[in-house]
Amino acid sequence: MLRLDGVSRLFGGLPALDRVCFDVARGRVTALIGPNGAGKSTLINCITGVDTPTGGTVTFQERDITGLAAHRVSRLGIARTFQNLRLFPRLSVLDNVLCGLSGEGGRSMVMAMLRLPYLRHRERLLKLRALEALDRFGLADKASWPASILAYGDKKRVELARATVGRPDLLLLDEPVAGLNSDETAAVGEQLRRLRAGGHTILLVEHDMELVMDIADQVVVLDSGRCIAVGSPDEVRRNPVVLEAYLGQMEATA
Ligand SMILES: Nc1ncnc2c1ncn2[C@@H]1O[C@H](COP(=O)(O)OP(=O)(O)OP(=O)(O)O)[C@@H](O)[C@H]1O
Repeated sequence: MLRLDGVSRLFGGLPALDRVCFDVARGRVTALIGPNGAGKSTLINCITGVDTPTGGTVTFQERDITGLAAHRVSRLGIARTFQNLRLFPRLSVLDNVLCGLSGEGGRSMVMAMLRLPYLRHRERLLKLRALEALDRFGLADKASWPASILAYGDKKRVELARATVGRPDLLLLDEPVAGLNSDETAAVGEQLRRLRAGGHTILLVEHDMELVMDIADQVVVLDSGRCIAVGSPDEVRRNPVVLEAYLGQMEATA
């Protein structure tokens, strides 16, 4: 579904990504792991049009999307969550989730002012879908709350509800359990398993190895911008090059 072919990104002449190649298969969970500074977020940004690769190509459903603007990438069916939460704090939880359907409103300013019955009906349907998404993440009872007053774990789940409400073809999750306690991590893990069972294609960036090894079909390992391993969780776990990369980081921070 998604193919990265020789994707590079230089910052001031230094490679944050160095000719990265791998495929994300439809209906599977691909996890992207690697030590801090390996280039994971840069890669997600290059896929979603937040950043532009300096080399290589990104192909999504047979279409070259290299360098396409973020709003156009999102219209093609790629949704994401962010490592640092990006909710609108003053909007209600429901309105935050509705933002994930903004491409489906299908109304012009004139149509909105006319308040046509068709539009009112459409708005009701979109609200219903947003409520269903909140319900899937156990948040329907907080739909009218301002997003700012939610606990951190709930905010993470609102991001997931917003990213999934439009049923994107590809879901990119940037550290969905970072900062969560063990109960919250288990709950999000369960929700990710359900998304996977529902046929979602997911590219998951995550440092929580237990979660990655449990949920991923394929693991891609980045180190210093290079892809050093691609394989099943078991293959990657036993790969000496991967162990070396993580050991090297532990020694550097010891
Ligand atoms: N805008 C930028 N300007 C210059 N260097 C950058 C920029 N963004 C990222 N980098 C550098 O690119 C490299 C990869 O960073 P990136 O944030 O993609 O790593 P990461 O694997 O996501 O790390 P972490 O796990 O800590 O989030 C790092 O050396 C970082 O300093």
